Amino acid sequence: MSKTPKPTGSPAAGREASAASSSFPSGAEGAGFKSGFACFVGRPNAGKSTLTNALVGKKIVITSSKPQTTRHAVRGIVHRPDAQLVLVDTPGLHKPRTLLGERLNDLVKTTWAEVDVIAVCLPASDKVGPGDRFLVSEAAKVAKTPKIALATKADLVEPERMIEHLAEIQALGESAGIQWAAIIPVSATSGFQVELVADELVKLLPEGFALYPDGDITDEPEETLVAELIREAALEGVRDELPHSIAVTIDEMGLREDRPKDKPLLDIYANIFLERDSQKGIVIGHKGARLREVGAAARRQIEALLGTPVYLDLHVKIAKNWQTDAKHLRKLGF
Ligand SMILES: Nc1nc2c(ncn2[C@@H]2O[C@H](COP(=O)(O)OP(=O)(O)OP(=O)(O)O)[C@@H](O)[C@H]2O)c(=O)[nH]1
Repeated sequence: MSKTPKPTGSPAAGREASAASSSFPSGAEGAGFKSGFACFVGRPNAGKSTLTNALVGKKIVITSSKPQTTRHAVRGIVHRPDAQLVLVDTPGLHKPRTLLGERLNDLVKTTWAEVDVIAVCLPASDKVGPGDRFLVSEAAKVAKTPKIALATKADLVEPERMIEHLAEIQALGESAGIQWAAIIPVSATSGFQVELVADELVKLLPEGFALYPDGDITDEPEETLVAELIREAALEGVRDELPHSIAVTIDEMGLREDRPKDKPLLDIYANIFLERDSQKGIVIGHKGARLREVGAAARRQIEALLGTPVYLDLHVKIAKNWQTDAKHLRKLGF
């Protein structure tokens, strides 16, 4: 991953930083080059992260069969000869029950107001439901931003169901007062129409220079990505109520000194925070067996992402009721 200084923060901040440094000319830009931000929205499990990864072509956003595992507005960057598309992946909008829930919803709305196009993901495997209606009515309030609808997980349904789903999406738009710029069936896992989604998103971007240096795939700090991969590994196969109680922080991350140049080793010291003592057993397992599995799985993913062998040191800690405690939330990066 490139170490070039990059604009950070919100999409707007990225654009300002780009304007200030008169962009990062890649050589391929010319008249008609487009650049801008798009975000995927949709109920939990709608396939937003998987689609982001499919578009970017490398695993940078965690995916999980558990809902609401994406906490950070991680961006993937799609570099094309005609455009640069910056993808913002937001958590699902949901009824807030805790302070963390409220902050996540605020984050979602702030993002929506700043992007160039909103892509609403509606999985074809599920009927359009009250959750989708709530989300689409909220999206309709961001009236100026163009919106496209994606019928995700197209590989899971027969053509008859897809036709019915597309009609439901059309009706959903009409009842919320949204004119979809496009409605596209897509499968992130089979690759069906992934390119078409990129084309349609790019059409809705303004003309402009590239916002990020060529080759960058995300502007998230590596530590954040690493923490997300550890959290993903820790969530694998645990009880349904646990996901909301897990947070991961990185104490230290750096290349070990005195290693031969061709044999680098990245040391990572990380903490897995839980809310209650009773959750420790679930994460650590009998004689630490599960924690070792979590560490091994996370290490494989981190090595694949960063291309460096990794030594991973994991500690499980308790931060009582961190989701409802503002001080803890700040410490854990929310
Ligand atoms: N068959 C099939 N499964 C998919 C597709 N896209 C995503 N999935 C699966 O659906 C589940 C949820 O996908 P995610 O990409 O994590 O969904 P998300 O919308 O980012 O979820 P949250 O982070 O909870 O908001 C995972 O098990 C994916 O493997 C697809 O195109 N086809």
